[in-house]
Amino acid sequence: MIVHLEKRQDPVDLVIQAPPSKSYTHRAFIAAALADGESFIEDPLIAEDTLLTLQALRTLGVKVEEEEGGIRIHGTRGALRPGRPVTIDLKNSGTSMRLLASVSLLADHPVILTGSPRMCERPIGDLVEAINRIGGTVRYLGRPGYPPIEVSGRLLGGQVRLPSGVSSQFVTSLLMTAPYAAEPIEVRTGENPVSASYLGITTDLMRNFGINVDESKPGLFRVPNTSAYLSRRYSVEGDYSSASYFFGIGAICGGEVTVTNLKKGSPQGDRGFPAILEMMGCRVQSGETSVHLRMEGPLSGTDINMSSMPDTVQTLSAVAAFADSPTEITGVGHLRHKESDRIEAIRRVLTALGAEVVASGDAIRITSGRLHGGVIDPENDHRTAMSGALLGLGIGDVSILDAGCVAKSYPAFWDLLMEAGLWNGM
Ligand SMILES: O=C(O)C1=C[C@@H](OP(=O)(O)O)[C@@H](O)[C@H](O)C1
Ligand SMILES: C=C(OP(=O)(O)O)C(=O)O
Repeated sequence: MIVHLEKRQDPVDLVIQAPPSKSYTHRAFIAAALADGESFIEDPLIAEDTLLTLQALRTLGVKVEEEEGGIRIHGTRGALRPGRPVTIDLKNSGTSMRLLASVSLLADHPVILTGSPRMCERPIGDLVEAINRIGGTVRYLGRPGYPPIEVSGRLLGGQVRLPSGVSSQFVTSLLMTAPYAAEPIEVRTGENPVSASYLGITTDLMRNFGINVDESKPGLFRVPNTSAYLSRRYSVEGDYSSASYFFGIGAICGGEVTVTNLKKGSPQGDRGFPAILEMMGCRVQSGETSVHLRMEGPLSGTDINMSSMPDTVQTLSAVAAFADSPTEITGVGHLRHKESDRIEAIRRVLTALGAEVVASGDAIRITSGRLHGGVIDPENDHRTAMSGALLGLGIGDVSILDAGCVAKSYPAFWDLLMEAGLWNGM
């Protein structure tokens, strides 16, 4: 599917309901599958990645029923019984791969986890070492340090140190499985772990399912092993990362954007995205369940560390291309390990459309230029495609190839743009 976008001439006036959170949905499915009893996950994100986690849980022997308004999951009390060795293809979903690596230790047979060619280039070595230290036996079936992996062994527990420069998903993986360890698990991260906000999502979700992770010492997580997750009815909150594309459209095109279904005080790091746009010249008002952005004047650049907001770096980079002064984004070296090397993707896409991008170390500097239309190949990275929409609406004559790749996290994205009159469907 190719999406061709023309420049938006008039200010926008949008009201959009944020889709359910991808991160919370993955975690809720897993907690419910390991819980003691039956849970109902209300309004989960139904997208490629979250369905991969759900299907994987089914393969691991969990009974799952799709119902009106949500998913019913019959908890296993942490005893997964696939009944035979299984191979699970997690395609392009890093969260599924990393979180299920530890969960697979709870299975009664060896579990092979594999994925797309890109997944087999996304590192998992630090997590594998950690799992092997707490009782697992994880083997690499391809290149050491990367999927595919075969997981067997037993979750014994103990103390483990996890380097913190590649992905927060490694820590989340251990924490979410830890209630079922023979001994309590203590995870020590280094200083300033990347994507730290996602650990807040993890501990929040675990608390909601009855497990209180002790975070009283900075950089140390202690998980009790005294009870299973409690089964419950759980409603998934909206996704601030997905909302960022609409805030970005408001910042670039001018006008007003309201995104509903966004929880005030959410641990999601991308809750901070509208505040960055505020520093660049937008006006932002947050309510209990929605965020309103208004833009009238010119955009100015900003300096911002986005270590804890990796999924909105591409959105901000697109906005930065329209600012009258440069934007410097720091703390984002870990973006090289995502669905694509996102530092390189930002450089490639923005320079092809006339902006100036300098990438060095863990920083990107973006300066506007003589912007012009062109073709964006997202190379199967949903966030490159969605942030490409912002570029198209701001510049005009921009085509986005393979635009269907947004199905990974936001299948309704292009339909919403069409309904809002921002795309004519061609
Ligand atoms: O735990 C999660 O739900 C996620 C953590 C982040 O990854 P890293 O921790 O690898 O940066 C984020 O980019 C990803 O989309 C979702
Ligand atoms: C990095 C992402 O997801 P994952 O790591 O789950 O593939 C993302 O959604 O931007």
